[in-house]
Amino acid sequence: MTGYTIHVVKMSFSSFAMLMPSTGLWEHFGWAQTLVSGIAIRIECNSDTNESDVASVNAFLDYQARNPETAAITNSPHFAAAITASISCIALTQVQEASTIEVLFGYGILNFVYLSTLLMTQVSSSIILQYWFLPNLTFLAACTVVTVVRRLFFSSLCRFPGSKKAAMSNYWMARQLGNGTFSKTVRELHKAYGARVIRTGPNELSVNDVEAIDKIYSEKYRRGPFYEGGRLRGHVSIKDTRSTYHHGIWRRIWDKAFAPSELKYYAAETDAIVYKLLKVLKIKSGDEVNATELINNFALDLTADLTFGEDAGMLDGSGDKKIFTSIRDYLSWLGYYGTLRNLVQLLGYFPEPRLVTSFRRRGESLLVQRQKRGGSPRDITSYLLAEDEETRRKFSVPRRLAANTNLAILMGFATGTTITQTLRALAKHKAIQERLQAEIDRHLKSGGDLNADSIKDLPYLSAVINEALRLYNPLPTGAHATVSERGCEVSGSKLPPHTQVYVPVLALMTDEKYFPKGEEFIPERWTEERVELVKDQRAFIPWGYGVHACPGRQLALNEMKVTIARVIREFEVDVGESDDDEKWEREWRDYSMVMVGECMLRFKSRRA
Ligand code: HEM
Repeated sequence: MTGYTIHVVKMSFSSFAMLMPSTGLWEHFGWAQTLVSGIAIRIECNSDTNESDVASVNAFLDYQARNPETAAITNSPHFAAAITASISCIALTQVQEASTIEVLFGYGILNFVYLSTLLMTQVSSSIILQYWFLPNLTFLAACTVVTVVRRLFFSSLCRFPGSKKAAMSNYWMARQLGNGTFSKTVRELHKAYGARVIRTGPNELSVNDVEAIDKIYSEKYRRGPFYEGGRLRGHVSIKDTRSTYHHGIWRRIWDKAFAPSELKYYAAETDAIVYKLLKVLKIKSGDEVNATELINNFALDLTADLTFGEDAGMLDGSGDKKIFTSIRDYLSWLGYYGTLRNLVQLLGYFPEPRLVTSFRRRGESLLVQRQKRGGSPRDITSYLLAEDEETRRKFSVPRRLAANTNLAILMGFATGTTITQTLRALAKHKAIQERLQAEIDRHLKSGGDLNADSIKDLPYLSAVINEALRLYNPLPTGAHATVSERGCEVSGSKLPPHTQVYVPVLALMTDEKYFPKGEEFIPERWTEERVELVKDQRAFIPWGYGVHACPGRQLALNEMKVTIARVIREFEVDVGESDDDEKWEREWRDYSMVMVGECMLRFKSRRA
C-alpha cells in the first residue's frame, strides 16, 4: 500500500472511533470500542503526527457530554459519515492522480470491518440499514458535495476563467469529446472569456498562447492522465504511453519506419494506390460521389498496404466497410469514457466493451494475416517487429504491438480525412483550384513528374497543403501534458504543478492574432503574396510539438501532396448539388481525431 493509503486508513480509523459512540451501540460491543479506539490511537501515536489528533477526539467526546442538543445532531451516524467523508476527501487532495482502485479498496475494507462488527453483534436489519447503509449514502453524498465545493471555490485553478460545469467534473469534457464538439467549444470559450488560459476541467487548463508551446511541451514532458483512456487492458500505443522510458524506446523503433530510404519505397506504393483511386474516379466521372466514403476507402487501402503489405480491398469493394463505423464508434467511445479516468481504471476489470473489441479486432485481423505471411517485407509492421538497437527491447507484448499497428490505421485514416477536407475546400474555392491546376500543368509541361520527390517543392501545392493542415487539422484537440513539479509560467500566470494542460490546436491555428482571417481558406498566406496573414509562424503546429510530434509527418505530407496533385490534374472538382453546408458542419466531429460526414462532390475528367 502506498503512503497515502496508509494516511487515509489512519484518518478513517480516527473517524471510525468517533463514529462508534455516535451510533449509540456502545453497549452492544464494548470490546469493539476498545479495539477500534486502541488501534486508532496506536496508529496516531506511531505516526509522525503529534498527539493533538488524539486530544481532539477526546475533546469532541467531552464537548458532546456538555452540549446534549448539539450531541443529538453529532451523535447521528449521518453526521459521523459526513465528517468522515470530508476528512477523506481533504486527505485525498494531497494525493496526485489517486488510484481509483486503491481508493475503492480502502473504502471497501473500512466498510467491511464496520459492517462485520455490526453483524457480529447480531443487530437487526433495521439497525444495519440505519447505521450502515444510509450513512454510506450520506458519506457518498458528502464526498460529492465536498469535492464540488473544493473544485469550485478552493482549487488553485479557481483564478482561471472557464465553464463552472467543467470545473466541477470531467463529465463536461467527456460530453464534449463524446459528442465531437470539444475543440470548437474550447475555441469559443477562449473567445468568450477573452483569455489565453482557461479552465476546462477540475484539474485542467487550455493555454491558447504561442509562447506557451515550448514551455508546456519541453524536453521529455510527461503526458497527461487524458491518455489513460486509450490504454485499456494493456493495449498501449506510443501515442498513449505516459512512461517516458517506454516512449523513448518505442519512438526509436517508430522513427526507423520513416527513414528516407523507406519513404521512397512507400512513395512507390502510394503511387499505385492513387492510381486505383483515379480509376474509380474516372468510372464515376461527372457523377456526384460521396468523397468522404471514397477517400476513406482509399486511405484504408493505402494504410493497409504501407503498414501490413496487405490489400484491404476497400476501393474494389471487397473490403470490410464496417471498419469505418467501428472507427467512429471507437473514437466516440474513447472520447467519452476515456476522459473519465476513474471510470477507465475500473473498466479494465470488466469485459471489454463491444465497440472497442469491434475496432480492435478488425485492425488486429490485418496484423494476424501479416504475421502469418511472415518473411520480412518492407512495411511499417516489419519495423515494429524489430528490436530497438540501443536497448535490444521490442514490442514483445502482442497487445502493445497491436495497439501500435492500430494507431497506424487511425493515423492513415486521419490523413484521409484531411485529404477529403482539402478536396472540399478546393471545390468551394474554384479560383484556388484553377491556380493549383495551372501550377501542376506547368510542372508537367516542363518535364516534371507527379511523384512525391518531384512535387515536394511546388510552392502553391505546398501552400494549399499547409493551409489545409492549419484549418482542417485531423487532431485539433492538442496534446495533453502534465505540469512538472516545478510548475510552469505561461501567459503571465503560474500553472500549478501536476495540472493537466494543453495548447488547443484548433483555437491556436485559427487565432486572429497569429493568422488574420484565421477561419478562411487562403493558401496565399503561405506564399510571398499575403505574408501579412501569417503573423507568427510558431503557431503553426499541425504535427504536434516536442518528443511526441508526428514521426509520420513526411509520409503523410507525401501522401497528401501526391493524391491532391494527381486528382486535381485529372479532374475538375465541384461541389455536388446535394451537398449541404449545415449538414457538413453538423456531422464534423472531433473525437480528439476528426471524423467528417457526407461530402458530395463531382469529379469531371479534364481530358474529356
Ligand atoms: C495529416 C496527417 C497527420 C497529421 C496531421 C498528424 C499529426 C500528428 C500529431 C499532431 C501527433 C502528436 C499527437 C499528440 O502528441 O498527442 C501525431 C503523432 C503521431 N503520428 Fe501523426 N499525423 C498524421 C499522419 C500520420 C501518419 C500517416 C502516421 C504513420 C502511420 C503517423 C504516425 C504518428 C505516430 C506514431 C504518432 C505518435 C508519436 C509519439 O507519440 O511519439 N501520423 N501525429
